[in-house]
Amino acid sequence: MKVIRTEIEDVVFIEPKIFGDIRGFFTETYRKSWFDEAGVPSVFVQDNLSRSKKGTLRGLHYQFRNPQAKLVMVTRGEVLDVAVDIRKGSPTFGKHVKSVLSDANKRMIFIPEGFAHGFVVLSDEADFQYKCSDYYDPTSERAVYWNDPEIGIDWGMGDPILSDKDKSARLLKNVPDDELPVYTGPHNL
Ligand SMILES: Cc1cn([C@H]2C[C@H](O)[C@@H](COP(=O)(O)OP(=O)(O)O[C@H]3O[C@H](C)C(=O)[C@H](O)[C@H]3O)O2)c(=O)[nH]c1=O
Repeated sequence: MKVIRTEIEDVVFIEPKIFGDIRGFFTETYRKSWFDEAGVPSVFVQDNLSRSKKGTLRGLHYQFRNPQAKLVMVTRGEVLDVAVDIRKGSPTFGKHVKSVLSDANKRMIFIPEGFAHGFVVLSDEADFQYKCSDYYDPTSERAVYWNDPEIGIDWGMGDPILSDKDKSARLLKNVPDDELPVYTGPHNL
């Protein structure tokens, strides 16, 4: 398994080892020891799967209470995945990491607590599977506007399919201070 650092400390790509043979392939998609050895707590308590059609954009979402770290992968199709650092006090506040995740590249991205997360679907359909380090808490789930000019994400498309919630999401500058996660210093991933 290979860990690839990104321009934001604590956000890393994980490329698992793929064992291909005449039947197909096998790969390990999670080991707690990967994170223990890196000193990053990674007790995941919830697995999610969503299926979306081409042009769907889900995000940018986060939970300000019970923040969720996520280990994300695409098991069918291809997406552009984006994690935005919205941790108050972070040296990379407002910065984002983008990556194409697909069933072809089997790349995973580890997104620590305190990031707004979203993706847009590039293939006809995409199955998006991810682990969360805390339970879904609809009372503290918030959305930041996908096309916030101060975040400046180039999604590669201008008119995505959005939920009503995402259509009416706030700009990051309009999120009240007490609804932003707090930076707790770098992990040593
Ligand atoms: C997230 C979630 C949703 N739900 C229910 C609530 C709604 O009735 C339905 C669809 O929820 P939503 O439209 O919020 O789903 P997404 O737009 O895919 O939300 C996710 O999008 C981005 C990419 C994320 O990283 C988050 O995990 C999450 O916010 O599933 C649950 O029952 N449990 C859950 O954990």
